[in-house]
Amino acid sequence: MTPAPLPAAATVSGVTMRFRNHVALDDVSTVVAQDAITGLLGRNGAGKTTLMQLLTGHRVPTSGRVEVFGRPPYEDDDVLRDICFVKEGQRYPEQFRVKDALSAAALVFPSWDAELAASLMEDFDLPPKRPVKKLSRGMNSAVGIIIGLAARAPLTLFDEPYLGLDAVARQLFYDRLLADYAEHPRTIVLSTHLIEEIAALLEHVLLIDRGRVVLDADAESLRGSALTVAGPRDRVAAFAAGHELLHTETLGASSRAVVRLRPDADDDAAAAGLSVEQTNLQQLVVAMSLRSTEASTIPSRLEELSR
Ligand SMILES: Nc1ncnc2c1ncn2[C@@H]1O[C@H](COP(=O)(O)OP(=O)(O)OP(=O)(O)O)[C@@H](O)[C@H]1O
Repeated sequence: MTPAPLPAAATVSGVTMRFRNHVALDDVSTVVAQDAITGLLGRNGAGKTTLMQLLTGHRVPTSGRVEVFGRPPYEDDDVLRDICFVKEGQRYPEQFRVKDALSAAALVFPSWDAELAASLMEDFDLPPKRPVKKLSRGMNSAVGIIIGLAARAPLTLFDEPYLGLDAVARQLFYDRLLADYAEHPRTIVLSTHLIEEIAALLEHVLLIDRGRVVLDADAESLRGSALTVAGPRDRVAAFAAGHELLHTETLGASSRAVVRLRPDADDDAAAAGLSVEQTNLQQLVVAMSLRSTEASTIPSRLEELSR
């Protein structure tokens, strides 16, 4: 049985965002599920930050409509109070110390949890009196992460928040995010290129490529939905023909293909004499992004595969 869709925290309907001659988002429609963690994925320049800027009222779309909690977010203080946007490489006023940045955030966000902020400061080993301009890159990112978590905003967006953060600090972020989210469910959108690191956190995946949505699915349905098969070229081609071919590489008489399985298909790649590997989220995202880039060549690639 298909689960009932979650209510929407935000809806994006037919949104195009144009910068002079460049189309950053092209007729994008999606729903940001309420009280879920959505991964916003895509290659450099795909349009992730632009989408976040629209959701947070930092920009107005060229056309289409954005609603957050049922209303357009631009210049609407009631909606904006419910949104926390942690930007990549966030800057703070020159004269601020770490504790000033947190005190300022405490004034802005109605659900600010000072205890959580203090415990995160310890976790990330941040000296409260150090001027923010003297922080290392990773420490600066940690300030943003602390604000994003302690704000407990109903809609929290983290735009690639890890600049300079080491692996231990990133793991701390994931752990604290999950623990606090479990106790205080809210809507979280997280953009990242470190897909495998966050795959287990995600409940929904939105993949954008060159301004267009290429995948918008709940994470559970994606698990186990794709395979990488390898073997003789004709057998790979025969198997791929019954599914959705995302990406293929051919070397002499052998091929390797990433395929998205058709839900109703009952053929078995192993029985067809192919080597089979489960495709993880990162591999799926890479294959789908490459397919989008190579879209026009895919039919001929299938032909090429079967020759
Ligand atoms: N103010 C602007 N003026 C002109 N072009 C812009 C502007 N802002 C963004 N763009 C362009 O829009 C496209 C999408 O940019 P965006 O920052 O949304 O990508 P992104 O997916 O966040 O990329 P990254 O992963 O590299 O951060 C890019 O081609 C970018 O150059």
